[in-house]
Amino acid sequence: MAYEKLVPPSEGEKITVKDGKLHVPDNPIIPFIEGDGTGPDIWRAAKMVFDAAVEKAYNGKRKVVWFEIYAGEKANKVYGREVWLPDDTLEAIKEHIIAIKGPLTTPVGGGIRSLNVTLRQVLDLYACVRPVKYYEGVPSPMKRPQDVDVVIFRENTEDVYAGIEWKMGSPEALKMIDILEKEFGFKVRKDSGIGVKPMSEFGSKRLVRKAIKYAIENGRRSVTLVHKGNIMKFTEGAFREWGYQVALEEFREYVITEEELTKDYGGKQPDSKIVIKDRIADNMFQQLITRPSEYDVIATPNLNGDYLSDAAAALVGGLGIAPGGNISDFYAVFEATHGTAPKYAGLDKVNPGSVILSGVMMFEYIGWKEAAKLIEYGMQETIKQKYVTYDFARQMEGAIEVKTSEFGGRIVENIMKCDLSEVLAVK
Ligand SMILES: NC(=O)C1=CN([C@@H]2O[C@H](COP(=O)(O)OP(=O)(O)OC[C@H]3O[C@@H](n4cnc5c(N)ncnc54)[C@H](OP(=O)(O)O)[C@@H]3O)[C@@H](O)[C@H]2O)C=CC1
Ligand SMILES: O=C(O)CCC(=O)C(=O)O
Ligand SMILES: [Mg+2]
Repeated sequence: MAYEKLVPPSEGEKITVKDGKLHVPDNPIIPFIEGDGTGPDIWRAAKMVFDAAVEKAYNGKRKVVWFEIYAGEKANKVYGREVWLPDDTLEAIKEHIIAIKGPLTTPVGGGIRSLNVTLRQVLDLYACVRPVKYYEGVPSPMKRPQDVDVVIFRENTEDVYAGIEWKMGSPEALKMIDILEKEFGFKVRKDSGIGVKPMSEFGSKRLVRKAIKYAIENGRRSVTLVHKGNIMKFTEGAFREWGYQVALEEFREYVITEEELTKDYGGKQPDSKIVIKDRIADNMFQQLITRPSEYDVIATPNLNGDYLSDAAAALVGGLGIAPGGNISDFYAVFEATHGTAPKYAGLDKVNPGSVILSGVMMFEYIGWKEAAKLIEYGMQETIKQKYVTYDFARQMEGAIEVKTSEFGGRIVENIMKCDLSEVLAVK
């Protein structure tokens, strides 16, 4: 593929998909987008940690060859004004299968549509997977933060993120209001903006399918369908129904419903079965705080998942330590849950933990489990040493507040001086 501006690295090989499997060479080329705002600061720290972990784990036998690609403000600089998401970038991700990115800015109330959402839609990265768990020593408002261990599967291509909306007073909005009244009998105020919330059986089912498969493969105990189906019956309510259909029609031998658990098993969950349950979204938000140990894998539509993943992260240290991956059947773009945190841009201040842990997800995804383990170890040690960025320092007693780069540097030190076999032996 001839790129317009990108210069692919002269070394390294591409990750490929063959016979339904990912093939990862020892020197994979992995494209990255630095991101806007605090993106460059956190990416610098994260890259340093990734390279150290790979070096320590494989002693030169494996190495990531990083390939910079552009989106957001940096794309404007490289490609010229108003080019936010160049074709080069999409092509490079398609060609290399896996990528990692920093956050990208989206203006509120006008201007360009979200580049993050566009990437997910164009590449059909249909599941946004956001694990939320406790690391020892992390500041938390919870009494027992160690009970929080959920993996949120958020539908990533539909719902109100489809971008079907019209401004108040526009001919399109007025026409829609007219159609709603004349053809369907709904009265909508003329000074309304109009948005559409499409949620399909296909999109909902494939998301729930992925969540249940994950639960089976990772020995998880339950999958909770989170929806607002009491109010939005044919979108959120249908999501719930489709979710149960997938569970019972495709995974019957692995699952029982919550109702069956009570009726047929006297409330005692057999080790071999995953419980499928559902919760209305507002209730879910409070239960995740009051009864976190009852929740494990969560599958939910786009908007609920967006809100829930930030809220869940706040229970175990906040957005500075909240990783994620946008994943399709093979393509995957890993990224933090948080945004560009613009007030801290260029200050070398924010926590790079979310991108670093997104890297852990990425290394696990490509099967480099040793590197993933080392990164988690290095970060856990650094937090235990109370050598942390401002977000943790302001909530921890006796903490040493350090810069983004210093936090990354200490993780590297901890990785480099650890006993590799001891770290890898820990379950
Ligand atoms: N995937 C993506 O690229 C995403 C992009 N965005 C975009 O980012 C921009 C800013 O969005 P905003 O709503 O302010 O949300 P942000 O997630 O950027 O920031 C909200 C707050 O979260 C805390 N925070 C965020 N990142 C970190 C970090 N690395 N370390 C420590 N604390 C952190 C800060 O809290 P405090 O003020 O308490 O220090 C910050 O003010 C918008 O343009 C939005 O569209 C938003 C979400 C995801
Ligand atoms: O795209 C954006 O600007 C925000 C996206 C977001 O909040 C998310 O993915 O969690
Ligand atoms: Mg969000």
